[in-house]
Amino acid sequence: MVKITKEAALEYHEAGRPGKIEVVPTKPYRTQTDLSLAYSPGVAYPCLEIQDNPDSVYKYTDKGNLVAVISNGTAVLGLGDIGAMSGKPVMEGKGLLFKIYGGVDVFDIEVDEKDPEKFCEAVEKIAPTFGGINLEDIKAPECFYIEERLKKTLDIPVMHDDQHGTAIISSAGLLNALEVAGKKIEDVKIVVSGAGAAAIMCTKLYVALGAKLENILMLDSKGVITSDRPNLTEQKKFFATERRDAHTLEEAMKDADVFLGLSKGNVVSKEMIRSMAKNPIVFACANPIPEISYEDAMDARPDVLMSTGRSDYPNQINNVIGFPYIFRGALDVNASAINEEMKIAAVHAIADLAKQPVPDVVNQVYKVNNLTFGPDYFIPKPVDPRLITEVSAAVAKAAMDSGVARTPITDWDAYKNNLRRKMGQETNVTQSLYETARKHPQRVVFAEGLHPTMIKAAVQAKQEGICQPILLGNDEMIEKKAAELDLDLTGIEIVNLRHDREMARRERYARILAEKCCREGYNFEEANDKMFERNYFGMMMVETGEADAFITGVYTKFSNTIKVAKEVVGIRDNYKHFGTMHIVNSKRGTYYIADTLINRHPDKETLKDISRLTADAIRFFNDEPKMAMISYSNFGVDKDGSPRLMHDVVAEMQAEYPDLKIDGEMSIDLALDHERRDKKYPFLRLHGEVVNSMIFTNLSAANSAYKLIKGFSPETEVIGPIQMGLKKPIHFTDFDSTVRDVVNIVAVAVIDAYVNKIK
Ligand SMILES: NC(=O)C1=CN([C@@H]2O[C@H](COP(=O)(O)OP(=O)(O)OC[C@H]3O[C@@H](n4cnc5c(N)ncnc54)[C@H](OP(=O)(O)O)[C@@H]3O)[C@@H](O)[C@H]2O)C=CC1
Ligand SMILES: CC(=O)C(=O)O
Ligand SMILES: [Mg+2]
Repeated sequence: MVKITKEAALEYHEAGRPGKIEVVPTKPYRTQTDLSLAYSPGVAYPCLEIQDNPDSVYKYTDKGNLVAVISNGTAVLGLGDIGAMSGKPVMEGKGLLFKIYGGVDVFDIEVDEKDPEKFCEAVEKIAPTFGGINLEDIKAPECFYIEERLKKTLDIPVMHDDQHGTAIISSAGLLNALEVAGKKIEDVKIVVSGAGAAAIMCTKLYVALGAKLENILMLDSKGVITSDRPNLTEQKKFFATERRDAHTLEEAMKDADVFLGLSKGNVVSKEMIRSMAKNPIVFACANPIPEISYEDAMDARPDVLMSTGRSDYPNQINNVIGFPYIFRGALDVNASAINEEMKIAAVHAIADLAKQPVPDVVNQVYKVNNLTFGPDYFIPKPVDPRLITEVSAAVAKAAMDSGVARTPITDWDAYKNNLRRKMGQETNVTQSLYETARKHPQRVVFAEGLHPTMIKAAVQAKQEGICQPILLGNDEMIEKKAAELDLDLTGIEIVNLRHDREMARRERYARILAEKCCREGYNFEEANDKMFERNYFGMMMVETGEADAFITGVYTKFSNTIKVAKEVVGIRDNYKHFGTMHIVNSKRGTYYIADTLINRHPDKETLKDISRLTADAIRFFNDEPKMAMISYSNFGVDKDGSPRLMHDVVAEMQAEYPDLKIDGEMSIDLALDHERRDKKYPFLRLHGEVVNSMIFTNLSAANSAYKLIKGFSPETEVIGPIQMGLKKPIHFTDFDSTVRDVVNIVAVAVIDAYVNKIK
């Protein structure tokens, strides 16, 4: 666990630009025209449109994606009434989380006003700016009045997140923890420490989900809330108990099944945890210091199902798992409110997600490889990329079903795809790859069948419906590894190529290879020996049509794979070389870069083959090749070395392919700036064209180019290496490939195999 120190936290907030958020323009602003459109005089037109038709504000402004996080600083985390301005770091933090998890823009607004009436008036006056209002860290009981009034007076979603966000997450956690503990909500005895904004609403939702009022004991700063206490607020009265045998937390905790803490740090002792019933559920959610630390609770007894509000321990119960997606869903249907139906839909969507297999990206962030539903994982992690699609869609649908949606969604697949794209989880290219592969799933051999990345990729590719995986390797070991990783191999074939039962197949493959390569010094015995190697055996499966595509490369060196591929399947007719391309999906656009992996020092003929293969591959992805041949100088300025080489390649390519948009040699900056290129070199075949492909003079340059882009902008998606030029779909990943990278290449291999079949 990372220990967070005061120094580190202050340094984080101060470093670079103070604070955590900034405003970023979304329209061009560099030219005089852009500025006249963005501001006066052009801006007057949308103003007048909105005056005529108020709903068009959603069309011409950011209102529909803009949420106000508003606080008066009276209950900031568990720090209490620290004042509006002191709460600003929390509100900025929510702005950051809204943006990174939900793609929602936020203005944080700190209102220095404790009087509920005046506070509401201030919010009502600024509400036209926003598509939604997230009230935050406002103390009870004022928060209940404030939210109720604003819900009535405003026609946009208003939600006090400490009440409802917390209630949604902790209810999802409770349903799942009860399942793990083998208990029923209607039977469990619940102790709630705290009777403020969060505690009251969480407990109300527990009751709505089936908990019995008579099984609940609630405490505030004065102890157990009993009905004979004077001056109880309306909310506290609802939970006041007649039971007189428990007045203190210590007494209340005895034999309790569930403890929910939304009060203050360190109010629970180890003894109290020990006095609870079997498999106790302890949600110690006070921030930043929980009611009891994770370590102490786990030390008190081993059967505790423990959650805190902190991100540095398992089972974080924090409203961050809800608010970005609840507002996302509400905004996307232009909802007039966030109602009970939408909240319950969010509870179930979150609870269900924790039971699904965890995507690799989540395991990577937490540096584990087997997060599975159980005592240490019954709430999805905040970084889970599926939260946005599952929770937002559930909320949006519930808004529609309950009649508060003003703009219904009709195509849910398109909606979810759009969300993934918006969050940079999937780009157009990846999406269309998967969609195409899914239409024609093929049999793909995973040569390194025992490697965890390959097993996970095979399972994921199978779940995605893009292929029928075949894992090569010792079946017992693969099954053992899959069990360790908690992966389900149903529908995945395992071929143990060294087993006696594969002898006949090895011999058959050996005969075919020996015959094919008889003039290259091969005989049957040698070929038969080779069939004990994954590369030979697996590629022979593809060569004989017993599989459709082959994939390797997470730990096997390319040099060996390349040699075997040339022998077993060979290079395409009319070519002497093959190579690889990477697709780079950046904010600027999609670029195809070659040769990134195979030919270290290509000569003229190799570069011509790479260029032709790249042009073909670009067409394969339904794009038109617009190719720049990259060097460090432009159009004959330098007459030696690599510029000369590229110069000659371009001359011959242009002569042989009069319609191909290819030109060079040119420097990379010129390739990327077509306006400067057109002005300075009007004679180019690429005149007026935005280049989408770059061929480099050698492997170091091409390989560094795509890695440099990825390094500078990690959000850029890189797909590759994509093999071009072998006769059959033999594809490579590389040593650093993630599961996602491998599945991307599987999708390419599947399409490649399909296209090969129908040619
Ligand atoms: N993990 C999460 O997602 C979230 C966590 N929280 C945390 O919950 C806590 C409360 O927040 P919130 O509801 O917004 O604040 P409120 O100010 O509205 O409520 C605080 C409540 O805690 C009670 N309290 C204070 N001291 C004690 C004590 N020693 N024993 C029992 N109860 C006590 C107060 O009692 P009284 O009524 O007598 O004053 C009050 O009812 C904070 O620590 C906050 O960080 C809040 C929201 C989300
Ligand atoms: C998480 C949160 O909202 C709080 O602690 O107040
Ligand atoms: Mg809060």
